[in-house]
Amino acid sequence: MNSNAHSTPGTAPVLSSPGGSGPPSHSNRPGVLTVRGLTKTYRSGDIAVDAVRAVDLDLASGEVLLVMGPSGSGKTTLLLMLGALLRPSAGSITVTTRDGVEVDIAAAREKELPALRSRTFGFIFQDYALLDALTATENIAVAANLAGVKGLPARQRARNLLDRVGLAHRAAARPSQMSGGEQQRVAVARALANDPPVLLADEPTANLDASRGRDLARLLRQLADEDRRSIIIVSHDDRLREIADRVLWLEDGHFRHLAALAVDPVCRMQVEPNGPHADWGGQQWWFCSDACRREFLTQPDRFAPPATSIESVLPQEPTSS
Ligand SMILES: Nc1ncnc2c1ncn2[C@@H]1O[C@H](COP(=O)(O)OP(=O)(O)OP(=O)(O)O)[C@@H](O)[C@H]1O
Repeated sequence: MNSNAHSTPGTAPVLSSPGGSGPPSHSNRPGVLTVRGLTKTYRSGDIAVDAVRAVDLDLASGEVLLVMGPSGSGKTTLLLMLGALLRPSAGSITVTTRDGVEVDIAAAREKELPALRSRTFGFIFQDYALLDALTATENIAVAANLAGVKGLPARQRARNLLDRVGLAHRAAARPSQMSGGEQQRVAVARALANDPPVLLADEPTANLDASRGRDLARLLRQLADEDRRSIIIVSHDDRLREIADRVLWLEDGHFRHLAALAVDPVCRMQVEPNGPHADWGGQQWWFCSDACRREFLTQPDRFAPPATSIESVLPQEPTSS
């Protein structure tokens, strides 16, 4: 558990302002990523979808930022643009690369992007995206090769990284011989092969059970704390809030100012306090569905505490293009 986190287990962390107007939890640390007016409009014939609208964001060194939001709110689009995998329609993304150089990747030429990605980002995907023809070591060594490290040094780096994620004993295993949790750890090790200042993770725990999801979350926190790596996680997974320094809520393509949020005490989902609810123990409880409400009422003390947590959100005006 991160001592700097705004949250405590079981309660909602403060949903923070994305940019300079709120107090980022690592405001005393140097910035590694600055996003201004980031916009993506998908066009197909006469149809235009504004997936991300004029988003501003500052990320500090060593900070873990969790971006949550409903399906279709633009989370993956945002992450792909931040990682230079998708061209923005407008806006700037200024990153400090591994070599300490500041670059606006939104303005970079297409042919510069692979090198920029390699010097800046490590990617972690929901489905691990490992090559099954290769062993764990080889999967990581290939990523090191792409970052310019070849031969024995690449294999050595791969072994060190496997050791770092607690999988030295699985070095010769192929992905299909490993559990989901092990595969995701290999994927994390691979994401570190180019020693990136920023890790970008898209639903990294979606295919993991509760215990393995928590282990993975702890590992990410450790990487941020020990290496001062910055991590942006896009997820629906409430467990990740425990390791995040900030949680931002993306809706309709922009960071939304929510007056209040609650946590359903049964399923632990974040819910707006305007649906099914119940009074018990001198307070009001909010649920994602009538089913959760019914389950709660069969045995309320089983679910409390930590109870519903309604947290104010720092002022942030929604922006739209
Ligand atoms: N390639 C594309 N072409 C056209 N529209 C797209 C494309 N990719 C995404 N969209 C649209 O952009 C919006 C944002 O999609 P995005 O995948 O970024 O959302 P998301 O928050 O990641 O969703 P989920 O949580 O379901 O993964 C949605 O309306 C989606 O339909």
